[in-house]
Amino acid sequence: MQFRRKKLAKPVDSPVNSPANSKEARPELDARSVIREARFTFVRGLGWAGVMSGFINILQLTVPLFMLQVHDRVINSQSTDTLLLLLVIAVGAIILYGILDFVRALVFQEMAKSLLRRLNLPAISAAMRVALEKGSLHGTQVLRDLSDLRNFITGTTIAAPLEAIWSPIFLFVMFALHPYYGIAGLVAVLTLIGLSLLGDVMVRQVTKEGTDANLRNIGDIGSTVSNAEVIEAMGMMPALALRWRQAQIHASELLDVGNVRSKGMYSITRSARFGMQIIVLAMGAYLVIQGETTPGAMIGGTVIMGRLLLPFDNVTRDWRAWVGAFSSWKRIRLMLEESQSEREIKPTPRSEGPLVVDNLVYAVPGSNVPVLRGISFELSPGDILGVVGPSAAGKSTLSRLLVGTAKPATGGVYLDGHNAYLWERGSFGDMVGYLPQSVSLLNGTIRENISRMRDASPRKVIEAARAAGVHEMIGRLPLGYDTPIGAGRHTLSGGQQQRIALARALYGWPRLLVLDEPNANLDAEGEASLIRAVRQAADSGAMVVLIAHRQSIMQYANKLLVMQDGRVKQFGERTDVIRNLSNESDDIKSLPPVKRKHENGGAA
Ligand SMILES: Nc1ncnc2c1ncn2[C@@H]1O[C@H](COP(=O)(O)OP(=O)(O)OP(=O)(O)O)[C@@H](O)[C@H]1O
Repeated sequence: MQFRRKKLAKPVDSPVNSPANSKEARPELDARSVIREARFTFVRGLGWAGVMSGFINILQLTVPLFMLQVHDRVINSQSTDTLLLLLVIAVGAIILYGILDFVRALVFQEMAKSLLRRLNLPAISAAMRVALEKGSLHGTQVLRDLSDLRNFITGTTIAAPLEAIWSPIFLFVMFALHPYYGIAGLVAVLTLIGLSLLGDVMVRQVTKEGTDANLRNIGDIGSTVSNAEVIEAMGMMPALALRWRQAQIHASELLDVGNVRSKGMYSITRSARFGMQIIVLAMGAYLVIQGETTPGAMIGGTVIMGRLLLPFDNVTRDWRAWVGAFSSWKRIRLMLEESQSEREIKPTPRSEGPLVVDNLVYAVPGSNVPVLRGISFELSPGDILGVVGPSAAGKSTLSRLLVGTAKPATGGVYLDGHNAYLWERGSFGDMVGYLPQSVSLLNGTIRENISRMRDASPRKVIEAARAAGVHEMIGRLPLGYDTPIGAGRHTLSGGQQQRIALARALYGWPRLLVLDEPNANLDAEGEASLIRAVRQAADSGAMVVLIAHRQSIMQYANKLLVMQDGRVKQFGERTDVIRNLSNESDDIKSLPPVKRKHENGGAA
């Protein structure tokens, strides 16, 4: 239980047993056990809160019983001592009620906290995997769902059904007052349950459809907003607004139908409750006239009836919140199940061995047409591989498979004999540097971006920046390494961003460096730095894979892989490949002559 804010711990650079590699920071847990644990936490929390609700319900009888006793005992006996005693007992019971109500709220809060602690990392990690396959917006919904679930559990709506299940206590007291009260209470409860079920049938489906349509719409708008510059520059806004409007109208119509039905059912339920309270009061008056019960019992019975029916009233009112929470949980659960990670959980030590790509086949999920059709080749430490081929030959797809972000259909990528896709991501990432075709820097400072968002030593960051040839450029920025960069910030030019991303790829001297179009935005100076970095990495024993349309840097490769239609057209020593293909391909003919003799004897 916590009343004060805690200070956040900073993440630190990670040797294998550092906090960044601790169990909590490693989200690759088995989805089934995460779901099981989350369910257990939820059920256990509800169990505790349910037991407390029982006591709270009993204590809610304080007011009607006090009224009954004052009316029947104190007024008749005129005894102030009895009144005082009853008052003391009632005040004690009310204080206890307040305490239990507060403790129940804390139980809900603890439950939300522990649920989120279990779900947060696995859900976000699952969202990342889904984003890799289906695009980033499919992933972000899970964050909203987690937040909605938390708000639901810590809000006021969750308690109503827990109180409703204790209605037998009130019914028992009503039967004790008079069997007619009991029967009236039972009929009233069954009527309200019937109305609640009817409300569920009328509201659930349409609310779900409306919420799904709304989420799709928010996703569409989100993806468009990230392209705001293009939209603004080419005046695409009116056309987009028209599309959104249609989708928005459809979603709000569905949500409105659900809302109107829900409100309508709530009004009916409420009226039914008040109506039944009046009937019970009238019935009580009749019983008093007949001498079958006392006026105190009449008043007490009416108040108890109100208490008995209130939770059912609230259940009908809050039903949409329950439907929403269940939908959120279902989406989180499905995402966890769908993206069940087959990857290893334990870190694997750094590899020093070769890279073997063995009969690698890849098809985009949901498609039968392979993008890569049986790629095989091998690299040794110190090799620089140039990958060339026409557009859509599968070069970038190959780079994604090399760094283990896409799953092979058959075959595989093996680093020192170990499957790159299955490798635990933290330790794999420590050995790999990746510069994707479209550079994406994260929100943070230049220092944080280069150090891969760790709290790294300045020496290592500067080392990577120097290797990428950006140290001086960073030094000229007003805040140097502390300059904030990231999505939507126009602090850096395209070439500068590419070079910072290169420094991030070089950070920690990876064993495998995969650079997809690394010179696309570079000027002559930038390209010279890139070449220096690639050679330095290879000289230190790294294997470098270079994908580039601008062939100038290919002269530094000692091996060449020529791809076409997802297949290997040629692979081998650079000079051999050029000789074999010199009559066939303009691409290859345009390759510049070999510039260096590689240490491992590759290039001649
Ligand atoms: N996620 C995806 N969904 C659908 N198709 C895909 C996906 N990823 C790759 N492809 C398809 O795979 C083929 C190869 O794409 P890839 O980006 O690997 O080519 P490339 O050789 O890198 O091309 P370029 O030189 O133009 O960058 C293309 O036909 C592309 O449409």
